[in-house]
Amino acid sequence: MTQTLTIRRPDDWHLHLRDGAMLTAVAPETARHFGRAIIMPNLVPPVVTGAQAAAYRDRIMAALPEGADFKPLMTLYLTEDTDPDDLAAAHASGLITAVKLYPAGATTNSNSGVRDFDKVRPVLERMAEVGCPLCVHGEVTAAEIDIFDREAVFIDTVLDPIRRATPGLRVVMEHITTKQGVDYARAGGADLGATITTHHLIINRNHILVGGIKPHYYCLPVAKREEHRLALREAATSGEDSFFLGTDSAPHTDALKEQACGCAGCFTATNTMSLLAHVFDEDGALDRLEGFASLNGPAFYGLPANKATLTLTREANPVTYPSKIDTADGPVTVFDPGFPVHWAVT
Ligand SMILES: NC(=O)N[C@@H](CC(=O)O)C(=O)O
Ligand SMILES: [Zn+2]
Ligand SMILES: [Zn+2]
Repeated sequence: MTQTLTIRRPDDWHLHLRDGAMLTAVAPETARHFGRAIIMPNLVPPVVTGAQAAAYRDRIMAALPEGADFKPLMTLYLTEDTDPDDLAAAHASGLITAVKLYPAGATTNSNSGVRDFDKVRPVLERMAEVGCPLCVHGEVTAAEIDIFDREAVFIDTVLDPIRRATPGLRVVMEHITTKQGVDYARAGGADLGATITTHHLIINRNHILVGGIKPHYYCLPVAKREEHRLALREAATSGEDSFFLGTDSAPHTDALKEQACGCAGCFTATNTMSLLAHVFDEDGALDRLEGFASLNGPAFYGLPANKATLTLTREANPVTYPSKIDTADGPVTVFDPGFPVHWAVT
């Protein structure tokens, strides 16, 4: 018996589209299935002003296939020099949907990020006032903190103090990877949301390291122990409105991933919806996939759900998708879950 599932067209609340040749190659991958995406601003140089966000949005629109049903939701990269007036104007005009906080040095292209959180306090207060959400890469960067503990330490020492000091600030904990992240998001009330990636629902840290090092499973925050993956699965499939999809699809060329010091990022734009249907099916939660991928995110951001729909079908044979996407800069490997997937987007 063929099983089908029709949901509202999903959105991706955390996406890297890059620029130039990479943007041209990956934008269609997301636009095929997703209605909107929160576009990460960690270009080189980063998108820090309203004018830069407008120019980047135009480059994204130009990279979309003719007739694509896709809207990029732009963000600004928060720096210690961010101008609160420029930010407020960009938000009021609808140009930007959120602002992104990277602790300096936490991840790919985060050198312009925040070192001294006190310096951005006035900007955060302004954001709370105007209702502009803050998306947070939640990892401390101190060398003495173990990389597997960086998210949990960030929650206690940075995120919780920021939220207490800035009442009314709406915060999205981006790509949570730990049980502590799940628990904190769950307890946070209506002003706190959390995105969960596709790959963190599928891999734990063993997948990166057992049997040889797998550069295409390396991302930040790095995948944690199995108990954490299970906590993320439970949260994503719970139907609770705090949790929504942010793929963190983060393309790097194979040359940059497969080297002695490889880049962090998993590229999942191409097969995310098939993988999510597999995960939700496995957990007996297919009826909650729509909430996670299509409803909870818009509700948090105060936007309507998409009107269009997406239909998934469980096929007898495993679905196929390209193992790599070609770009003018070189191939980009598509995330391989390591098991056959039978859910196809039809
Ligand atoms: N997730 C990643 O491993 N990499 C992202 C940056 C980020 O989201 O932290 C990237 O831009 O490549
Ligand atoms: Zn990040
Ligand atoms: Zn990211």
